[in-house]
Amino acid sequence: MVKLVITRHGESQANRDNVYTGWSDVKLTPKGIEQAHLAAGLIRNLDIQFSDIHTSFLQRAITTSNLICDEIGQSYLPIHKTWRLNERHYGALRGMNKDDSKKQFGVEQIAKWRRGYTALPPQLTIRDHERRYDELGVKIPLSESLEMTQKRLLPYWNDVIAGKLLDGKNQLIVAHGSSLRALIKYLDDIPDDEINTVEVPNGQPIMYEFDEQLKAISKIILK
Ligand SMILES: O=C(O)[C@@H](CO)OP(=O)(O)O
Repeated sequence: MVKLVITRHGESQANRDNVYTGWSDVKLTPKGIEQAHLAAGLIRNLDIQFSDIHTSFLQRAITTSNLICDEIGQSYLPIHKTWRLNERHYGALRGMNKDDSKKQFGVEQIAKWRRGYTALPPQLTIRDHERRYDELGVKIPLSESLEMTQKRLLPYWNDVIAGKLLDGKNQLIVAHGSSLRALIKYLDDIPDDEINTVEVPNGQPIMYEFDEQLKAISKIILK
């Protein structure tokens, strides 16, 4: 049976400092590197031969991917990088302390922005530009809901990853808390009003097994 393993990057500097990150390109902390090693150990124990690794344009996920593919002894694998797996863009919340944001906007509003499906965090007033996105003609979002994140992620799933799985090739995705929540919502068919209960901790891999129609037949959270 074909397998997909998905994992969130290890703790980033912004996770450590409890600030909103989104598309900000921050490094892993020493604890985050340790978590990446632990995730790699869990994945290595599965003894899966992968064909591809997919990650985002952000270094916390890329560094985690590099560590994992090295430690599972599959450094030769192609690591495909795509902006479509980037974390959800947190708009004007970016860089703000998460506890301070609760004081400013209220716990309920923050819960909707952080874990709701359609709630759109406050937008930036000026669009950022960065070479890595400009070169591809990709407009950096002013802010993204989970729904918007899912909408820009799914074409990559459908056009790239799904086909490889259908060909029987095991795949590994290293991405972010909310980009993975968007994918899990799709794979597990989670209703809009229940996705707020799904959390994806740093460096905790999840393994899916699919049948020939790409229907998920098992899901194991690796510990
Ligand atoms: O800041 C972010 O980009 C994300 C993930 O770290 O935040 P949240 O804690 O709301 O998932």
